[in-house]
Amino acid sequence: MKTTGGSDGAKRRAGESAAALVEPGMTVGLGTGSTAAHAIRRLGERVADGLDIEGVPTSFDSRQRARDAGIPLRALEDVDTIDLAIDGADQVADFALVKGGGAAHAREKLVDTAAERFVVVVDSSKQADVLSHPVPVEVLPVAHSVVAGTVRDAGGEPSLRRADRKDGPVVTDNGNLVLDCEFGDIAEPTALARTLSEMPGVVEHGLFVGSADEVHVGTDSGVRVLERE
Ligand SMILES: O=C[C@H](O)[C@H](O)[C@H](O)COP(=O)(O)O
Repeated sequence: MKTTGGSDGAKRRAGESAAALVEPGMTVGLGTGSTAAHAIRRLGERVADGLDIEGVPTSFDSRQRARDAGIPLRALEDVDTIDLAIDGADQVADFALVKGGGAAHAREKLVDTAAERFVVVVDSSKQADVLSHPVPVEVLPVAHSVVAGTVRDAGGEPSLRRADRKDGPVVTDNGNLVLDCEFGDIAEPTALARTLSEMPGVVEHGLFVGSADEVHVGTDSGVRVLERE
């Protein structure tokens, strides 16, 4: 798993703070990444102490972590309600997010958007006034060149994500490729999200606008909770 952002202690505090919101009987969306991993681990401890929940993983990685932690799981296709989703982000500005640093954003968006309550867990290095992080765009493999051109036409600079430990590109859990698209400051995330969604060949992009209800920001000394009004 890639690790970016601030200290592991800050990530742990954010993840554990969100895990404390989970109540008996809930169906819980389990996010991907190094911060959500702390929530999964903590939930596993609570399950061992008798908490009765079911988890819905957002990726191969979160499924493995949840299994290792002993959390009972349900597949996304078998679930019609998700009470609470806990997930990380690569950048947060005013409850808008960039996600997908681990290439899991397509399933994450399904789970996080379907949840009654979506709680974001980050360390304070992820907070910004304006989003500027490159936006991961998952594309059909045959479409990567065409979408790269369309992204350039929309003012972005795409770059095909390469794998660290393999020759060639990163392949997502869905068998697709990822273009990391640099747009500079994203002054209007809603408009950019719509533009990316409308591009033929795009499976899903990592701009999450309007779905986050709370952000738990881990710091070196505690957790700041931001709630959307
Ligand atoms: O695809 C991965 C996800 O969107 C992650 O939630 C995001 O990249 C944040 O990960 P981390 O908590 O490891 O920085």
